[in-house]
Amino acid sequence: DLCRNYAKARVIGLPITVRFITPGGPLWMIFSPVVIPIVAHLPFTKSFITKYKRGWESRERYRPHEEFGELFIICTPSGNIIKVSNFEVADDILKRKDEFGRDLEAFAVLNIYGKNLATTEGKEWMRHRKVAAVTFTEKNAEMVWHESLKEASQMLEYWVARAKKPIRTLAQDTQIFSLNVLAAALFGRSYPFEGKEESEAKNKSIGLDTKDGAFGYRDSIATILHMIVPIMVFGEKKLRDSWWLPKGWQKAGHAVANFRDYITYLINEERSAIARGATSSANLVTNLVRACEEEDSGSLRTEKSVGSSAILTKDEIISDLFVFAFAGNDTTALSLAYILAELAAHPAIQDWISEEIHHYTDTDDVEKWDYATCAKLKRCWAVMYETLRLSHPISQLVKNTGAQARTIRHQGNAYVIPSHTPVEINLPSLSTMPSCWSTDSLEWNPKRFITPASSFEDEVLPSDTTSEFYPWAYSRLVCPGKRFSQAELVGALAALFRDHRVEPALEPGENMDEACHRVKKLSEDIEQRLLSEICEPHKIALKWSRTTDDGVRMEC
Ligand code: HEM
Repeated sequence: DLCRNYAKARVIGLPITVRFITPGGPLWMIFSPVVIPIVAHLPFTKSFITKYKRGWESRERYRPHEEFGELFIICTPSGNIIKVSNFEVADDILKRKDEFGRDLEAFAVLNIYGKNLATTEGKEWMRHRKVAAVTFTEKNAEMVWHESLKEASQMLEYWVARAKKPIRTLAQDTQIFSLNVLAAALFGRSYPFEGKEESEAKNKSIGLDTKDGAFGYRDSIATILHMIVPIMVFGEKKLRDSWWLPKGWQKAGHAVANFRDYITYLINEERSAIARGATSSANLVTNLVRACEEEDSGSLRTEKSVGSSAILTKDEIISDLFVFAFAGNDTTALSLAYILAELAAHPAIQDWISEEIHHYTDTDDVEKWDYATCAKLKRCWAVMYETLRLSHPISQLVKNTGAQARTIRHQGNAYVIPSHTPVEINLPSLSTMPSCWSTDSLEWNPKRFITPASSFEDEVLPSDTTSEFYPWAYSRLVCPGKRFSQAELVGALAALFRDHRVEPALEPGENMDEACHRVKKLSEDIEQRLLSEICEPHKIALKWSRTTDDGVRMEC
């Protein structure tokens, strides 16, 4: 197969690099986290790891394109993949939506509950998209802002209370933070932040039935996200019924059923509220159900009803809500982990954003910070932009030529890309190319996004979408959760850094500069699991402290 694919790649005429293992194959997705650490202990394997450890695009950033060119082909046993790191070509591909459609195979993993917004195309996708557009409202973003402030304050309290013992649970804690914000936005239910160890211990001591309500939801969705590949490979029923599979895998099968039951219950509740003419608090479930009901004046579409109606079936609603939970949880949790690790390595930037947060907030009571504050915190936005520029959780915008060959033009040449070929727009390369981002493009420096001025009000921040920077994609494909994630991340930064600072815990014999350098390296060493994430977050040990009014750190 590799030889056949190589022959096909040669016909295209772009530079080729060969991989003997398909990077996105399900088996490599499952086994590479086990194989790579073993191989890493063997001599002469650096080049193997550079190429085969998943997420090489995020780790290597623009460098592979410097070696092979702005467009090149990765030839693998299961097919060829075109990598793109040129703004004009990327824009052309994104604009030719009907020619370069979704790579449905790459997204099939999200079909646990059936097809949804992320796994459909054409008219079917437009039906989902239309409903999603009215589901994510500015009101919802406002609620996310308030919830994020509350959750981040509680997370901070938890971290500060444990300040004597460095925090090594950055990745788990940002997951819990993000799950709780999602629970509020999806279901309108607010839960206190509890660190992983505390919540497990408490559940055990009070014998909490984790199938109940929010904790059931929270545990179910966390389990599903963690086990999504085995769920895709074996399916819900097999996982549940196969006694010979590991316990964790069986649990994943039950989690899929729990989430479905919980959402079905909420949909039914909302439908009866609508039937009674009752209003309910606006959240993603109620918005979505109401959007469908309005389209259909009173009844959900059934599996049998066909036609070009914009409404969704109950199963499609469940599947869309799952995708919102999937797309909305890890993306923001991973981004927040990147942000906090980078900030820990850059104390001066913490002071820089803190000044701004103080300027716009006159009390430390986060409940009093209105939603309008979010847009004013330009330096916090710059921190978010800069982190996504260097470490993006999605990393590749994956398209596919579909049923026909398509032509791509680059530097006066035309390249015919065969049918059914994935074409990947390489965000980590586009957002670090020195030709666009200058020679310090691999440095994390949020100030690059701010044009300084004599007052905070006059500082200028570029829009979240330009022709050279689009972390939330753009036009028809723009992320529907863009405002949601912005309110969540900026809210977290505001609550955490107004009066507190974070620093790396020192390893024996290390000074603070060395520790910052080590944490910076760790935070930018990325591995792709389902999304791109910090490879070894447990190695990042952090300490939080409160500052006095004049910015001096106090021991907690
Ligand atoms: C830092 C956080 C986030 C980033 C950087 C981000 C980025 C993106 C990008 C680049 C896409 C387009 C992917 C593609 O075309 O291949 C996308 C799609 C999507 N995002 Fe986000 N996202 C974030 C957070 C969220 C949140 C919080 C939600 C929901 C609560 C969400 C829901 C979605 C959904 C449902 C899609 C698929 C849309 C469609 O297929 O039409 N995202 N996101």
